[in-house]
Amino acid sequence: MLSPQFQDRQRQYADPIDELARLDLEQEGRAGIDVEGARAAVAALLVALGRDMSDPHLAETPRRVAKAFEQMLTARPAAWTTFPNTDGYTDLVIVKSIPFHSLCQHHLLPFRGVAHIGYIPGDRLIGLSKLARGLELFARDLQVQERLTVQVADWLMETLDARGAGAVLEAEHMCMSLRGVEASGTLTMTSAFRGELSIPGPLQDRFFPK
Ligand SMILES: Nc1nc2c(ncn2[C@@H]2O[C@H](COP(=O)(O)OP(=O)(O)OP(=O)(O)O)[C@@H](O)[C@H]2O)c(=O)[nH]1
Ligand SMILES: [Zn+2]
Repeated sequence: MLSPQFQDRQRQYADPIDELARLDLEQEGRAGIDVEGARAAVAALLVALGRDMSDPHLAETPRRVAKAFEQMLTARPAAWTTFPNTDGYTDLVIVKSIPFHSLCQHHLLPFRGVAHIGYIPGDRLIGLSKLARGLELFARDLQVQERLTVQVADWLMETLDARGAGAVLEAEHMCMSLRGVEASGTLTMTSAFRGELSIPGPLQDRFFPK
């Protein structure tokens, strides 16, 4: 049974939607985001930053920025296809080097990198692409990397009733690269392991880049 937190996000995105529904979604704005409100706020921000709003290059910038945030905060709809584990596969399945990006909750700047996500199946296997889509489900949000990592591992355990699940994320935070400490090129690594993967050892080691 999915926890309410996951049910909410899955309800929003899980059902494959037809083209008509997709168009409605585009017109109405996504995931409860007030695009017009965001546009006005960006315009106010530019004024506060001393910008000349009569510059033709800035005329449409508030709308573009609002749409960009809407896109960065909205996961694409997905179907969570699973298969019966009829071949009795009992080892780890890991999809490595899945690219992702998210937005830092503290500075609203991107952090981006790769994730290594895997599980030990029970009765069901999940479509491999769904590991990347599951990551996107939580990454398209205002996030901290630790929470994102935990959410992915918990989601996999709950969605699949897996025997074990793990997520390792390595990412560069623009708020550390482009401002503040300006430590460009640093990678933050986070990991979350659940179930039979909870104990440190060779199975966990297979998630980490060599
Ligand atoms: N734990 C954690 N911290 C993050 C994440 N993203 C950004 N931060 C940090 O959040 C902290 C916010 O610290 P503050 O001192 O309130 O903000 P700040 O004055 O902008 O800090 P500096 O970045 O050090 O200039 C910074 O240390 C960031 O590096 C994240 O995903 N996880
Ligand atoms: Zn930040």
